[in-house]
Amino acid sequence: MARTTADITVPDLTGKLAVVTGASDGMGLFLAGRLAAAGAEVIMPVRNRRKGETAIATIREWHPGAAVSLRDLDLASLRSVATLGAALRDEGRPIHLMINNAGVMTPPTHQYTAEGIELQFGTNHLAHVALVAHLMPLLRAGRARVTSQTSVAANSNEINWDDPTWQGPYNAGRAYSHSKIAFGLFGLELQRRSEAGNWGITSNITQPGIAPTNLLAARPEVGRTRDTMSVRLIRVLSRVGLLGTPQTAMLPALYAATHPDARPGRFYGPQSVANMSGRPGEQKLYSNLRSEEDAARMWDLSAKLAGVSFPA
Ligand SMILES: NC(=O)c1ccc[n+]([C@@H]2O[C@H](COP(=O)([O-])OP(=O)(O)OC[C@H]3O[C@@H](n4cnc5c(N)ncnc54)[C@H](O)[C@@H]3O)[C@@H](O)[C@H]2O)c1
Repeated sequence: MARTTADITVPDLTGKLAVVTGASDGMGLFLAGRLAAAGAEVIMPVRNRRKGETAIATIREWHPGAAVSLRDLDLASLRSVATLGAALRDEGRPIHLMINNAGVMTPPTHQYTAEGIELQFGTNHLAHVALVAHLMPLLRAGRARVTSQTSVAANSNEINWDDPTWQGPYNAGRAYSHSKIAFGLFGLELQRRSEAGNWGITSNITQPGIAPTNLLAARPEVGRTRDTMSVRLIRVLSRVGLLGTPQTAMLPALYAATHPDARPGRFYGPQSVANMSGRPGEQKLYSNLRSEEDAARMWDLSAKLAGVSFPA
């Protein structure tokens, strides 16, 4: 079957400063590459410098002269997030665009961040909440658009209000959904708070469909050494054009972060759940993301757990 290729036009981003998390691999690498190709200067905070250097070399091969640079960040440590925040505040440059893209999915064992918080909730959600809080003066100065990557997994399971950091009984799939519901609620609440408090930033959320990336693949560093049957199936479906690739799956985030038609407080994804065309569009909010009461509750809880505060 022929793959339908779809793409979007990215406006000229000359003079804009962007921050993209998780840009050493998968969708983040393509996101950073496309922003740089449009003229943005892109800061890529990475956990693994060696992989980061390779990513930079790849982007420069695609787009010679791309203005991309690395910073150190381990999202599994709130101290590391605070250190990056302080370093960027010291640099003092307004940020115009931020894509909260990094993530982990279903580690093979119950793992925790440096602060003892379940790894997926800590990495996918709390660390990004903290990063946004630490960067708030720069985001406000740049009247930034903040785009946060959730998942189709936010459409199943529910928030574990009884044990949000998963100290008790654990299910990795439920914890992944929990992290992505929490993060989706955060991205929507960020828009509401910014609007109410005149912070001058906007926020929207995205889901990329499904694409074979390291997120799903065998990853020895987290103790998984073989692709599961379902991962092999995803690879095959992607190859024949029935699921996305990293290049197409990142399009909703690219659209939400840059396109003049993308609106604050909205949810963008591929036009079909299977990401057959890869063309992004606005999506109906998953029921898990609709409650403003849940969003406000998660906001307060997350700020407390992350030890950060936001403007009034
Ligand atoms: N691939 C899919 O099918 C799919 C589906 C739904 C949602 N998503 C979401 O899309 C986003 C991008 O995922 P991807 O598929 O490109 O995966 P990926 O594994 O290729 O990339 C994830 C990135 O996050 C970074 N990261 C993970 N833990 C980190 C840490 N502790 N500190 C710093 N960086 C860290 C990784 O180094 C990597 O660069 C994730 O948020 C993921 O949850 C992916």
